[in-house]
Amino acid sequence: MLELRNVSVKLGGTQALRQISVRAAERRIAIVGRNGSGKTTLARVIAGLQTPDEGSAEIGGRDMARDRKAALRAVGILFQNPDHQIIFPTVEEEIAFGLVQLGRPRAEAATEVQAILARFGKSHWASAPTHGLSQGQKQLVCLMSVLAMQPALIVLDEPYSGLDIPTRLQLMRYVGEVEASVLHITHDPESVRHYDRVIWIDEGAIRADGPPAEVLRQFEAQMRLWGGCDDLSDLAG
Ligand SMILES: Nc1ncnc2c1ncn2[C@@H]1O[C@H](COP(=O)(O)OP(=O)(O)OP(=O)(O)O)[C@@H](O)[C@H]1O
Repeated sequence: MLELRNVSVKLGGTQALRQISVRAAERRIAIVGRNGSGKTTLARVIAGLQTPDEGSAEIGGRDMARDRKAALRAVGILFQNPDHQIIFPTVEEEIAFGLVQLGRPRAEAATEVQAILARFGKSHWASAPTHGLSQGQKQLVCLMSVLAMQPALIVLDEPYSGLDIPTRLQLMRYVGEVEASVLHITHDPESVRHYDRVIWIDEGAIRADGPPAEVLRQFEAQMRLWGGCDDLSDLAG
């Protein structure tokens, strides 16, 4: 159960989030919104990476900003650019890192790394240098790192946008099969039409929240309206 209570965040001079409240237990939730509307900030709050100025983000009753250990266990996050996420020179070290942070002894972590690599048919990647992988391969390493930690919630912040179609479809299929709940930030309504719930964030606040058919219809109509204008002065930031 994800519970956001009146979350507000100011970044520099920008009010990135305004009084966001969400109670969610659905397995597939999408977040849509324009560039600069606050989606990534919201993802960071949910993962405990950004402390709200006001309000709180809880998962299973644990405060994600105050309880870092619980946040690590509860939420895995995949960003758009895997280069912002990968820090270790080899694939096995990268995947093992999160497990060791969770307190697994190194030998146990190594066994779990082998298991997740085998599950994706990538055992031969174990000692591969991460810098030598393509974007799609790096994104798969990030996904395996997240899945190895078995979080209750996986937050996807546009992780597929730089990938070719087969790689995107493969990663989407992997994510579609996971048991964890998924909160997916996207600019692509098609990819989330089958989800349980869609939340539209606009200028840091919830503009609409409900079934995909209804929310996406409103969202797409508004996007087309704005897209028909030449004026970008309303673009947040
Ligand atoms: N570190 C920062 N310092 C100051 N302002 C920031 C910072 N990070 C984000 N912002 C501002 O906060 C607002 C929300 O940004 P955020 O990245 O959450 O939007 P987003 O919806 O994820 O955008 P996009 O779809 O372009 O990725 C924007 O106006 C942005 O300029």
